[in-house]
Formats: sequence, C-alpha cells, structure tokens
Amino acid sequence: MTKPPVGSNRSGRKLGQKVKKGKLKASSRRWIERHINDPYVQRAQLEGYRARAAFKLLEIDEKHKILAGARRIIDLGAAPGSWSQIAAKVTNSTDTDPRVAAIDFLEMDAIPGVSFLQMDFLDPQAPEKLKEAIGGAPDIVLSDMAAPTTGHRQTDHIRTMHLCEVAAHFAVEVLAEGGHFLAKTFQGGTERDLLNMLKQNFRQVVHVKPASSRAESVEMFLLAKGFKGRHASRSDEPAEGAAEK
Ligand SMILES: C[S@@+](CC[C@H](N)C(=O)[O-])C[C@H]1O[C@@H](n2cnc3c(N)ncnc32)[C@H](O)[C@@H]1O
Repeated sequence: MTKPPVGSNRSGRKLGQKVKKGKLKASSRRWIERHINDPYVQRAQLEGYRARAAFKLLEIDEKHKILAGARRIIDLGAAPGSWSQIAAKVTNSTDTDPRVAAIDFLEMDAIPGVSFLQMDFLDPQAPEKLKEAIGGAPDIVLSDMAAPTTGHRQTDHIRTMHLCEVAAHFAVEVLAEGGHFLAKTFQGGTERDLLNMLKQNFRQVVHVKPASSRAESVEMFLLAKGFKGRHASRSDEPAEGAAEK
C-alpha cells in the first residue's frame, strides 16, 4: 500500500495552508504541526481508523489481553469512533445483532454493528438507555471520555476525573462477571476512594500509559480486570495495588 502524503486529507490540506500562510497563533501552529507529523495519525489513516486513539486501546490490549472473547462492549465518549470500530470487530457485531453500545454528546458517523446514543453520559437517563441498547451484560466497559477543556488545567482534571468515577460506578453496575473496565484518567489523578472501590470489585487494578499516549500528556488509563460480580462480598481481599504497568 502506498503511503499518502502527510496532511493529504482535506482538513489536513486546509490546515497546512493556514500554517504556511502564517494565519495562526504560535500555539495553534505548534499543535497542528505536531498533529500532521504524528506517526500515529498517519498510521490511523492507513489502517482505516477514525482516530489515533485506536492505538492506545490496541497497545493496552496487546499487553493486558482484555479484548479477546468479548461478546458485548460499551464505549463511553466514543466519537469519532476508533475504539467503537475495534469493539465492533472484536465482538463480530452487526446491525442485525448489535453487540456494541456507544455514547457521546458529539455526533458520530455510523459504524456497522454499533448502537450509538448521542447524549451526555452524565444525563441520568444515559445508563438505562445504554443498558437497553446493549441488550445484555457487557464484558468490557471502555471510557475514553475527556471533559471539554476550559483552559483551566485543574478544573479540566477534576471534570475528567468525575467522568472516570461515574463510568467506574456504571461499570460495576452493568459488567458481566470476569469483565473489564478501562478508563482515561490523569497521572496522580485517581482518587483513593475510587481505587479502593475498584480494588474491592476487580481482581487486578493497574494504571497504564501506552506509548501512543503522548509522553508530554498527563493522560493515563486505569484498567480494572476481572470483575468479581455483584455478589462479591465487601469483605473480599482487595486486589493488587494500582502501580503503573
Ligand atoms: C478522546 S475523545 C474519544 C476518542 C474515541 N475513544 C475514539 O477512539 O475515537 C473523548 C470523547 O469524550 C466525549 N465526552 C466527554 N464528556 C462526555 C460526556 N459527559 N458524555 C458523553 N461524551 C463525552 C467527547 O465529546 C469526546 O468525543
């Protein structure tokens, strides 16, 4: 397969022209140049993924083996849809037998086999709608949700951590026994209470930083493996600690 020239897609070309004409602020220019030269962006284009985020999930899976055998997957904060693309493939989901339910408050182009809800996950009706859409206990709950940035770093962290926490409680409510929960978090951002709750409910809890997650970003992923089930006694031995793996 021949490699398309960098920035060969329409938006890439437009952005490239703006950069050349010096029409952008230095910070925006740096962001665009980094994006255009990013090998994961180019790989995503070549391999047909909608976002470079695909490689974060694939790398985490390569090391931690969470996707194989999953029959149903819920994807929180799904747009533009690269994790849903992977989830649909893993579950052999089709439009007649959908096995992936995804949610985002942004629009998302349809993906065969993915039941998509365009709504806020924090809407009190969202959990029920997702349960209806998936039609059975999921084996994996994924959350790549990040709160829209306000420009105030601490506020952004708090809001994204809140999303992670709500997603974790949802996962414990819906997962099939033995299932896994993977969510975006921040370095040093995971609250002790949340970690304790996950350790009570899962056999292993770790923080992961895939190579495709930019080194300068404080983004991390929290992976809780092996859901003990809703009958799990609160007095169960907590799982191993959440060291970086
Ligand atoms: C990093 S992107 C997800 C990329 C996605 N995993 C992929 O592979 O294409 C984060 C997404 O979370 C969504 N999001 C943030 N807060 C949300 C909320 N409260 N409800 C639903 N979606 C949310 C954003 O709209 C954004 O599309």
